[in-house]
Amino acid sequence: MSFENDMPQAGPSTGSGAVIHADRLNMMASTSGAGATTSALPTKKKNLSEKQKARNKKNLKKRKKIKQAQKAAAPKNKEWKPDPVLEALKKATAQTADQDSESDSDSEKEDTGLKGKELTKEEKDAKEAKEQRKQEKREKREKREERRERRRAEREKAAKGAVEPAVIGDDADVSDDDEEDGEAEAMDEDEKDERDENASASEAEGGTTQPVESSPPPLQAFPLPRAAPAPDAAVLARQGLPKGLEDAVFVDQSLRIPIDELKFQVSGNQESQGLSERIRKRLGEIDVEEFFAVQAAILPHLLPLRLVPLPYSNMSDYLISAPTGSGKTLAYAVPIVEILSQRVVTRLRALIVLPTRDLVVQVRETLEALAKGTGLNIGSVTGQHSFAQEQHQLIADMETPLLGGSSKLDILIATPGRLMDHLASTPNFTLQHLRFLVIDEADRLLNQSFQNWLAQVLAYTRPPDKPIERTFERQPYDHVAPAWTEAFGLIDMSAEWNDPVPVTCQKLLFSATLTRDPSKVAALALNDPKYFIVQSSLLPSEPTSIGEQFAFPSSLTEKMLILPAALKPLNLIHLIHHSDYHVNSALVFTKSVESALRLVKLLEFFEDAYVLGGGGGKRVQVRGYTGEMKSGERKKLLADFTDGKVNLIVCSDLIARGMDLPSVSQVVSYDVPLDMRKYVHRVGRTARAGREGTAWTMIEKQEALHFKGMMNAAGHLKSIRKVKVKEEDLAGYRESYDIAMRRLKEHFGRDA
Ligand SMILES: Nc1ncnc2c1ncn2[C@@H]1O[C@H](COP(=O)(O)OP(=O)(O)OP(=O)(O)O)[C@@H](O)[C@H]1O
Repeated sequence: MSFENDMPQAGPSTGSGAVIHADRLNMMASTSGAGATTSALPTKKKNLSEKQKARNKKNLKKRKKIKQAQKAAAPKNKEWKPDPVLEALKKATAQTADQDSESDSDSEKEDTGLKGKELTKEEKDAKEAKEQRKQEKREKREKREERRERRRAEREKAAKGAVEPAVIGDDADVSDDDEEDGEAEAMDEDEKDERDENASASEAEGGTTQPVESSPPPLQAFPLPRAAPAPDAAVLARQGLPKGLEDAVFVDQSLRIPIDELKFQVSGNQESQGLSERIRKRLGEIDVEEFFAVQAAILPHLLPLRLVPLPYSNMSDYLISAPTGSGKTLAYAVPIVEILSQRVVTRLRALIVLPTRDLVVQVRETLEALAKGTGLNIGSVTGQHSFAQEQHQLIADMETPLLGGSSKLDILIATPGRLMDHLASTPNFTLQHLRFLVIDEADRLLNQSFQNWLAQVLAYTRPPDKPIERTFERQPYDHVAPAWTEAFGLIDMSAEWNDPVPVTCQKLLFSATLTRDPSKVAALALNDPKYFIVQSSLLPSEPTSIGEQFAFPSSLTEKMLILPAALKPLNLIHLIHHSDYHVNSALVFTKSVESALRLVKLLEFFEDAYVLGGGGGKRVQVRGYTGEMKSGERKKLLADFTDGKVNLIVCSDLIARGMDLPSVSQVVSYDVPLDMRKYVHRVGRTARAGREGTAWTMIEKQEALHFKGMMNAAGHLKSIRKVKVKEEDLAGYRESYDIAMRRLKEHFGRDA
């Protein structure tokens, strides 16, 4: 049952839904005896002009159409939600309109004033003025309607053939731009008026102007990656970071001490002592005549340490932060060789952990050079050789179970992964005799959570809390470290007057970028740590003692090129070939191995075309350096680079840490380093051991903000000079570059 059946029809159908609906309402109201409020409706409708009615009808049609279109566009899924971007845009448009209306309403507010009751006359005037404005607008609208009607009639006359009136209306709706514009304008004005009224009404109520659709907040800029601020001292203390880190000793980078003048005090001895004759000779053989700052600062603390510590002696751990190439390796290698060379029997007394195989090889070479003639056995485990080969190198007797182990080595240099494998699977491999545990490139190693290596290695340096259940007996020649005797049940220390035997292992941590992460430092279980920071005397020496340190070699020059990505290869070519820059003994860093290999090919093709095409000069030799290369190949490449047979090595960050190639005079970051540490370690491949060096960073325009922000945060932006290469300076390379690019496409196309 519907109203249409029950209710009498009110007059002839006009075909206008809105009017019929209003009439029905009226009839319903009168039958149900509704009061004056509802009966006012038809009266209002009757007052509407014919034009107005037609316009309303048209608006209604239009709204219906929009609704239908929206329905059609919406996905059939019930959970459909409006597109947030479209909604935001809609709101933004509404906001602009609101702003207009707000400014109107502001002026209105001034007019209507809310300026107190004494202004009632002014208010009246303002109202009248407003009414007048409205009246003018209405008149204008009517005139516009008339004009439109006239135009439509003319068009109809001109049109030939019979056309249905309804279709005319539809066509007019869709295609008559003029009319639509006019209508839209008129509607806008209506809406604006309405909004003006709303705004002034809400203001008059004393509230702030709240448009129906609140404007969306402006879009936030995408946040740039940035390092967390250095933790507060109180936070560090709560997290268990020992106080020693706050009382760091700052050492000026320029400090130098001739080898013969280095003196240190051995406890219980009145006279200060110098280095042994033998080690001085060895140092002379590797061209070390004076100690650099990090060595001069730390050696007087480490050299007095004894092979077997005296009871109750202070067993501090040491943390050393010093710039790249400042000589950290010798800072631990010299004392280890000096102290261990006093040993009588071989035990594993020094373990040096490094993040990569290449570094292990490099450090082993330094130690072997220093230990010549001492009888110390030095070995390494990196996974480069078979596990059995390594075991054979490590352990003298793997058959007889021995509580004190059976080491063939005095000093072991290892990567963490392989070290863990041997701790787990090599019989008689023990760390109980360790006197020094060195963690070089400490920040990188602390970031490697591989098998939780750090916690495990530290656990192997300490006797377990619970007694170990032995399944075999001690052999006559089996030597157990004193701190382990209780754990093995060899002595009973439970009596009240017995002090536990201390562990003799001291930890030495080295890095150019020592970690700021308190939890990582806490994981080291440091014992009374001493913290040394080597940096330029120009840098502040107080609050930076907490948090990450970025110190740079003072002989380093840094430059940056901000350029479009497409011009990077040409700019690199310019740096290589232009006599002002002469980048010809350089490491070039890319973001990945793939980009490194592509760049190598491009430069090779370019050199072919340029040199053959009469570009002049010697062909620049470029090679890639990747982790997939066999160690022999790598060694050969590095040797060729040192001999000048190779001019540029292109690589990813693989080589960036610790590698010591004295012949690197320039470093080019072809792809921008993503964080400050990477930057420090990359640029640190040049300007080593006090030599001059230049670091170039190529920054794509869209990366400039991030890069500069990163440098600024580290207080380093001012040290980098901006260089601009003019487009015309690159013109001479264009032809050869185009040839190289064509060949590159062919090359990779063929490979693909
Ligand atoms: N006192 C010295 N006199 C002359 N050369 C030195 C001295 N100390 C170190 N060197 C040389 O300086 C170079 C850099 O030393 P080393 O590799 O130990 O630096 P590093 O501080 O460990 O750098 P990185 O942080 O990059 O690993 C090496 O070639 C080394 O032989």
